[in-house]
Amino acid sequence: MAPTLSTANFADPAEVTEFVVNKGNGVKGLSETGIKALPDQYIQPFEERLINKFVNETDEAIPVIDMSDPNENKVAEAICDAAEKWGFFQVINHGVPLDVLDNVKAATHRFFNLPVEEKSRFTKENSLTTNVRFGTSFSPRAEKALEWKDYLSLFFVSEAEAEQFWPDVCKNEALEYMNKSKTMVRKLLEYLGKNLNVKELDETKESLFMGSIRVNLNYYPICPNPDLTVGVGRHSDVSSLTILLQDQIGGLHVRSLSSGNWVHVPPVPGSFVINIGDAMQILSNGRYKSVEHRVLANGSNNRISVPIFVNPKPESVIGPLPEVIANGEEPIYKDVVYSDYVRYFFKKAHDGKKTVDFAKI
Ligand SMILES: COc1cc(/C=C/C(=O)SCCNC(=O)CCNC(=O)[C@H](O)C(C)(C)COP(=O)(O)OP(=O)(O)OC[C@H]2O[C@@H](n3cnc4c(N)ncnc43)[C@H](O)[C@@H]2OP(=O)(O)O)ccc1O
Ligand SMILES: O=C(O)CCC(=O)C(=O)O
Ligand SMILES: [Fe+2]
Repeated sequence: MAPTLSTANFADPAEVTEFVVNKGNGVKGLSETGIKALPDQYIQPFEERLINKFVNETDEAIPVIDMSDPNENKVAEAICDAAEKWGFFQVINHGVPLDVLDNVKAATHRFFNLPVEEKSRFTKENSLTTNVRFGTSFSPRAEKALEWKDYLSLFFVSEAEAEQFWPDVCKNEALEYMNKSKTMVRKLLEYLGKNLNVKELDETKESLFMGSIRVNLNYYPICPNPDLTVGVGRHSDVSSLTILLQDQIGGLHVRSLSSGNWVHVPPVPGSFVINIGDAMQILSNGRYKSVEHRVLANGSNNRISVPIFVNPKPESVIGPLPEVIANGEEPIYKDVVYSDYVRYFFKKAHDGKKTVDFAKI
């Protein structure tokens, strides 16, 4: 049975860490004890809290692009333009069946509603594979302040491996979601590639842009003092592209490249939020932007999101594409092994756009 306020002393930081991180209760477990005040280690420094005056709710918005528009050139142009100016956009009529999205959202709730003993089978310490990991915050050992989020991270190796190791309550839905999204992902990559003079998404390019896939299930439970903490702190993704399914609650904010304001990404039913990741920024020599984003904690609703991180293969060497620098453009990034880049990302707390410095010349 989950401890209540009378059995656990959540004023003691060590007990909170033990309960949330080590025992696998996560922040969902903490939230469900009915805790009334945010434990100290979740209090973010003042400058990391998203205070309303920095948030532009009115005249700036990331583009919403209808992928079913018969004028394909117009769609491709809108996508490439958004990738350069925003690093973020939403797509509607993308061809992924809506029941696949509903099913993976239901599966996400099913996983997080499992008893702690079940979820704990997938913690770093207990998981039978490093490809399946249930955790909390981002990188608890590296963080001065923790983040109000639990996650299940599923790195795809093969259908057989997933069948054997992914949790039963969500594996079919997560696989279906990943597989049914691939046609849209290829289309997006084709459009983005053409604009970089990449003639076709052949086997080599496909492996470079989408050689590995990770699906995360994110759970942001109700938070007692949402203004003092964050769901996810400022970061950019290390993927080539991220395809994000969010529910109707909202809370994702993106840093506008033109104004520096934080702009809310309003939930649009049936849509995906797409963002450029660091790998694509590096491959495009900075033409496409991997942009800072963050998630607010919520005082009255639980929220879920399901990102698909489309990545190079871990062993791929990434650097500015030959097609991009063929015209004499100076490379601003060096070649790096992608898994070294990702390890560097996971080794430290979220720190906005700093990860990409790892690859700067
Ligand atoms: C969790 O909150 C998040 C997550 C994110 C994620 C944003 C992304 O863009 S994810 C896409 C990343 N790309 C890939 O995963 C594809 C390439 N993968 C690889 O190269 C490898 O799988 C690897 C990630 C480098 C892991 O290799 P492995 O040899 O198995 O190394 P490990 O020892 O298992 O891990 C090294 C180190 O990283 C931490 N870590 C690994 N996986 C995860 C994960 N899924 N989530 C969180 N942390 C992870 C792990 O803890 C290890 O550190 P230790 O200190 O524990 O040893 C964005 C925002 C978020 O809030
Ligand atoms: O939950 C969200 O809306 C975004 C999560 C995110 O940025 C991530 O998992 O990398
Ligand atoms: Fe992200």
